[in-house]
Formats: sequence, C-alpha cells, structure tokens
Amino acid sequence: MSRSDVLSTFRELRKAPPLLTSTLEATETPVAVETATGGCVGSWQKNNRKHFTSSGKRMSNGILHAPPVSRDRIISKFPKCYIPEACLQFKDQFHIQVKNACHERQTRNVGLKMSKVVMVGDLYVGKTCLINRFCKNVFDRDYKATIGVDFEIERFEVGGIPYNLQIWDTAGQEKFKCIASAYYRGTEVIIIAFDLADIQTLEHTKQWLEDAQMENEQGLSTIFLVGCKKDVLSQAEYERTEADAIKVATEMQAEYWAVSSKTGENVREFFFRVAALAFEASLLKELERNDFPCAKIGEGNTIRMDKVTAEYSESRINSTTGCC
Ligand SMILES: Nc1nc2c(ncn2[C@@H]2O[C@H](COP(=O)(O)OP(=O)(O)OP(=O)(O)O)[C@@H](O)[C@H]2O)c(=O)[nH]1
Repeated sequence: MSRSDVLSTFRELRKAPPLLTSTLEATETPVAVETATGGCVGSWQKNNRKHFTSSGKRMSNGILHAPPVSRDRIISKFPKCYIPEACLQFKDQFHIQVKNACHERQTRNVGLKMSKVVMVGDLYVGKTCLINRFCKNVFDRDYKATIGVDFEIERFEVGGIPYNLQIWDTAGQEKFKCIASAYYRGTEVIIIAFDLADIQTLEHTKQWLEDAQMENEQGLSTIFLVGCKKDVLSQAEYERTEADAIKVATEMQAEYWAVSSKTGENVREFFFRVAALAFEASLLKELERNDFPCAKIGEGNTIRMDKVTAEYSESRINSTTGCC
C-alpha cells in the first residue's frame, strides 16, 4: 500500500462515526511551549486554532496554561525495577551528578523540555488502554483501533524539578504503520508492548524495535518491553510467558514489565520508572553537553578526560615547548 493510499484510507476513516479513537492529522505538529510560570509543556497546534489538549489543559494565544504538577506525579525516590532479571538500572538512587544538579537547581533545560516516549506493538495488545489507565485512570473494554497516532502529555516532578513526558500511542495495524512510523524520530524512550496471552505478539516485538530504531540513533533511546493484560493469565501461565519475555528483553537490552490496565496492576509503577530513567538520561546528556572542556572526576575511581581537553593540553605543551 502506497503512502497516498494510506493517507486516503486515513481520511476516509476519520469521517467515520466515532467508532475510532482520535488521531492527529498530518498537519498537526507537536510543540513545546513556555508556560506563564516559566515551565514548559507540550501540545499540538491544529491550524493555529485555540483548543484544549486531550488532557484538558487550556491553550490561548499559543501559551499552554499548565496546571501545577499533581501530587500523585511527584517522584522523589528512584523507582524500583519490576524484576532484576531484566532491569536497566539496579541502583536505588539517582546518579550522583543528577542528585547534585537537582539539589543545586542546576538542571539546565531539562525542566523546560519534553521527552518523547513512543509506544509501539501489534494491534490489540493493549497500548491505548495502558496509556489511558495511567493518564486518565480509565479502562475501556471495547476495542477502538488507533488510527495513525495519538498522544498525551504528563507532567511530573522529579527530584523537585518539573519534567514532561509526551507519550505517543501508535497504531498497531499494518495499514497505518507508515503514518505512525513518521512519528518515531527523536524518541527518548521506546516502549514495545505485547499481549501476555498471545505469544505471537511477543515474537513480533523485535521487528517493532528495529522499525523504531531505524528512525533513531542506536543506543540513545531507553527501551522497555511491556507485557499487557496480566489479569487474563493464571500464575502458572504467566510464569511461562515471563521466562520467554525476559529472554527477549535481555536480547534487546530492554527493561521488562508486566501490567494490567484492567486492574491497574503495575501501571503507575511502570510509568514512574519510565519517567525517572528518561529524566536521568536527559539530565546526564544535558550536563555532558554543557560541560566545560576540563578534566572531570567521574563516579567511582575513574578520572575522565575529554578528547577536546587532551587536544587542548597537547597543543599548549607543543606551543610552550616550541615544538613543531
Ligand atoms: N483483560 C484485559 N483486557 C485488556 C487490557 N488492556 C487492554 N485490553 C483489551 O484489549 C483490547 C485492545 O486494547 P487497545 O488498548 O485498544 O489495543 P491497542 O494495542 O491500542 O490496539 P491498536 O490501537 O489497534 O494498535 C480492548 O478490547 C481492551 O479492552 C488488560 O489489561 N486486561
């Protein structure tokens, strides 16, 4: 199916009765805007009209008036992983540089930016329900296929610093894949979802990861593998699937989680972990980028020296010794 076919199907389906969930049109652009209080949150611009975001935040004159971070989105301790066998970070505290930066309020632009999270996976595995359970605390038993993409913005406070996640829900249906994949670029967190009760959907996760990584520099995104619908399995069935899922997660260097959007089990814990790891990675990157070219004492007993510092020192030695 060509891109124009997909777009025309997309337009047709948008005209259909509300059997389908909301989507973004190709002209809608996600933007990060400054709030009146100096924070920064995201929304989308739709033909420059004023409107409400899907989370009900009010927009006027291009400024999104963000409510303060709600109390149940405050992350003060480093959230735990789900199981140590497939975990990206074993520590129970934020990185020392991150802790210091938060303490000294030296977090540069991290409080102003929005990290992009993209959720991918086969159709019907439970991606939309997972996002809706976390962002709106609702669960819909009726299946409404996502067409293209949709997104939610969640405001957190991590270590006292405001932090925003833009969580993209993508369509699992093959015919919408090319629309959804246009939104993969610049992803800081890739969440690959599968249905714990359908082993085939776990087998397809590697392909979803490959597709998402094609649009992003390898090694730069934090990857999560999440099994949905935990409530439909018995303990014995779950344990069998978990063993397979851990293997896949290890191969793809992802952190594994199992959740139920129906009961809410692990949903909040999972997104807190996503937010904490994304915040930490973002802040470390920001600190690294803004570092002065001088020798740095790293964590533990290593002393790191930037290439630029080495070159600078070498040229100084050469110029002071008069060597050619
Ligand atoms: N029992 C149970 N059912 C779930 C759970 N999560 C989702 N479902 C059901 O599974 C079906 C598909 O869920 P969706 O969230 O729409 O699936 P999706 O992955 O977003 O599908 P696409 O938009 O087509 O990619 C719906 O009927 C949901 O009610 C869960 O945790 N437990």
